[in-house]
Amino acid sequence: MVKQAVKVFVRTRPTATSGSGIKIGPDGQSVSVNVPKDESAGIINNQQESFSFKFDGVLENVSQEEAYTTVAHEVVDSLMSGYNGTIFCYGQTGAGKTFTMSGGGAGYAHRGIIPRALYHIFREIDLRVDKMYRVHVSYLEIYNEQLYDLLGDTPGTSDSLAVLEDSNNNAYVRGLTLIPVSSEEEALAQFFLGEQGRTNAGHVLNAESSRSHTVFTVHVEMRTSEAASERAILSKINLVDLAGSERTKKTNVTGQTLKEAQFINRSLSFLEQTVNALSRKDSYVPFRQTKLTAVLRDALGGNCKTIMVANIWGEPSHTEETLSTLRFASRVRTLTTDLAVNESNDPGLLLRRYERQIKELKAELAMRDTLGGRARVSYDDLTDDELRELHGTARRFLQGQAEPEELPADSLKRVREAYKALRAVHIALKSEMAQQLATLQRATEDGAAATGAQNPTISLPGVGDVDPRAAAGFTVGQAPLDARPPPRSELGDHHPHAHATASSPPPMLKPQSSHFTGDAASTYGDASVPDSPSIARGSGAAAATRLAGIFAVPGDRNAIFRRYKSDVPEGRELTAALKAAAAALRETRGSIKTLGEAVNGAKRRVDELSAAVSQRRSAAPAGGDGEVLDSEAYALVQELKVVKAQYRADFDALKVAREELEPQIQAASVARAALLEAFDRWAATQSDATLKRMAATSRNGPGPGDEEDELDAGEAFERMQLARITERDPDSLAYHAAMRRTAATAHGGGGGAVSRPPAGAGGAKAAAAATRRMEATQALNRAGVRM
Ligand SMILES: Nc1ncnc2c1ncn2[C@@H]1O[C@H](COP(=O)(O)OP(=O)(O)OP(=O)(O)O)[C@@H](O)[C@H]1O
Repeated sequence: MVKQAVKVFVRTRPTATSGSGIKIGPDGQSVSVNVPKDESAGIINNQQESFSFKFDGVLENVSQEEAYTTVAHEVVDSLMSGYNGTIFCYGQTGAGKTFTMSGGGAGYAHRGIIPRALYHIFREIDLRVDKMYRVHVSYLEIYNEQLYDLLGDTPGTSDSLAVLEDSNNNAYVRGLTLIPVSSEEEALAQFFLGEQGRTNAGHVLNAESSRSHTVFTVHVEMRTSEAASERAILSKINLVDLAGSERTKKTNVTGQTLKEAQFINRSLSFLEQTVNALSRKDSYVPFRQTKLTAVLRDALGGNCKTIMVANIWGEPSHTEETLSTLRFASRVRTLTTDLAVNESNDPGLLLRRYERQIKELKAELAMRDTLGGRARVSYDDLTDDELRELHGTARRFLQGQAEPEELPADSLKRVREAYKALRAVHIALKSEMAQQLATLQRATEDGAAATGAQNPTISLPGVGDVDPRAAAGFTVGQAPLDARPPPRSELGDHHPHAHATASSPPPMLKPQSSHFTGDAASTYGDASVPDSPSIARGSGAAAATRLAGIFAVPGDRNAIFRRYKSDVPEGRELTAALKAAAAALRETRGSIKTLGEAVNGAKRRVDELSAAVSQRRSAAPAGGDGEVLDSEAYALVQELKVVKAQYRADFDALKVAREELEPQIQAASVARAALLEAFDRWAATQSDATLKRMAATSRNGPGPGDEEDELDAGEAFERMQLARITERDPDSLAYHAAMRRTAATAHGGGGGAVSRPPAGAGGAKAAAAATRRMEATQALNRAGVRM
């Protein structure tokens, strides 16, 4: 956490009246206010005449662009690096808060901090191609201590909205609509839409007055485009336009307007108390006293980079309000916040990443097995049927009816399972033996020895027939192989398959030739050709063992494999399928490579051109908003447009190609697995002599290339950066387009209209706003105030 002082800038509204009594110091940071002596207090009075304040900057007669650069640029840059920010405008009615935050109605050059921040944010997103961003906007209005969702589908009310704290003690508004936006134009359209809703609630005291506080928030989620993309950095910026305070006595308001003023003054007064408490480092800070302070909690003392703009209106008649604003601003300047990047791990994405890693590792193991000449080893959990088979083998092994080679030893997982099976079967056999002995003892004791000696058969439920030799104490009851599944106690309740249903796939314990070594071939003999081409249970291990002997000569397996692919019809067919899959994959990878290079090249050019355009703009004569470009700059902008369009097209094509890649990788690995499995199956049906002959003739001969090995070439592309670029015009196009869309919505929709109706312009919210406006108008009429 970094301690951060809240910065305060003063902005003056230009005034035609001379003698305002406000002086800006030459350092551009200090303001002094001269208060004329109150004559009514008599000749001798102690009234102070001059008050001086120091701030981080004073903006007098500055353009909107300069105001943005001074006040907001740095906070928005921080936002893009993961830090929260808040900029709030405070000041008396008519001092220029809305002008500063939203802008004047006079057009593009007069747009305020919010539209400029949206431009800035999306330009940064365009430039940072190595990051992926998701942006949402929300627009909250606090009117008469009620919360309104200006972007909600249904009119937001205080009932559905509440200011809460998340697990990191950050304030958030539960129920507030967050609209996803993917471009400056979309974000601006939402902003304008919310403004329409707000406008209905405002402008009642006079043409320039907002009667509510508004908080436009841009929520940014940033991820790196690399594999670690489940780590997201979340940040947001609150752009706050506070309602103006005014003295109710001054305007003689009554009724609804008086009520509004009281709510405004109450919330601003608590804002002041909150700032005072924080400034004094009180143990109790009245954040919860009003909705405004609850919403601004982070901005005033939490994890946030905070900027205050103190708007003042230097008319002599407003000196009291000016002083009050500057005093408050000075106290705000004593505050500090604790700044930290907000990181969050997306559990869903983490899980997906681990699943992907496991899949990749399995694929890698399979590849190693293939390259090492081992038959394919399964690294998956054993199925119920495989476990049952294993337990049968373990039982036969312990009973001396199976060889050690029949127990799997091809992977650590299977070795462990074999040990577990041996232990479980051992325990089960011990208990069966104990039971049997007890039964025999009982039979002897009961005096049944005479009959029992002639016929010692004892039926043990569920175990099977007892070997007659049991009576002589040689062995125990032996169930026929597969006569029953292993009891749950043998499988172990902890095993993932212990509770699987009977609908599991049919058993097929795949032989794993690679772990069988030694003289297994001689044990089974060359003539042990299985009847069936499939490796039947029981004969599978034998076939695998036999093949291990044949494949013992290094390279033989691959040599036979090559012959299988070229000479055996099934092998040819499967190889052709694999080749087709590999070719499609290669082609896609090729286009990804080409498109990736094109995207990177276009990106570099976009960066160069953007820098050149900015340079031209900053070199342009001061005073304008950089709208008038010389011919060279104009040419640069035109080229930038073309390059960006190309960039976007290439990027879209790259995205499509990348989407095609995963299914193609899967298709290729399925084809490869099918080929390898078919080969194993086929090899098991061939005589040793045939296989050895094939190995001998193929060992040095040419063979078709092992395309399947090439499938993993070019894995570098898997890590190719995911660039997310939304093409934006560097000038005002987005702004005007958003304006047009919002206007289309306001006039009943049509093409290009913002899809969602404005919360404030339709339904109950609009009705409530209209009622408020009507009541207020009536109150003002009664008070004789002209609208
Ligand atoms: N710096 C400025 N330059 C030019 N015009 C300004 C400036 N500041 C304010 N104005 C003009 O003053 C008028 C009042 O400004 P604005 O509506 O922004 O005040 P406000 O503080 O938001 O008031 P309220 O609290 O009542 O909403 C507007 O017509 C606006 O265009």
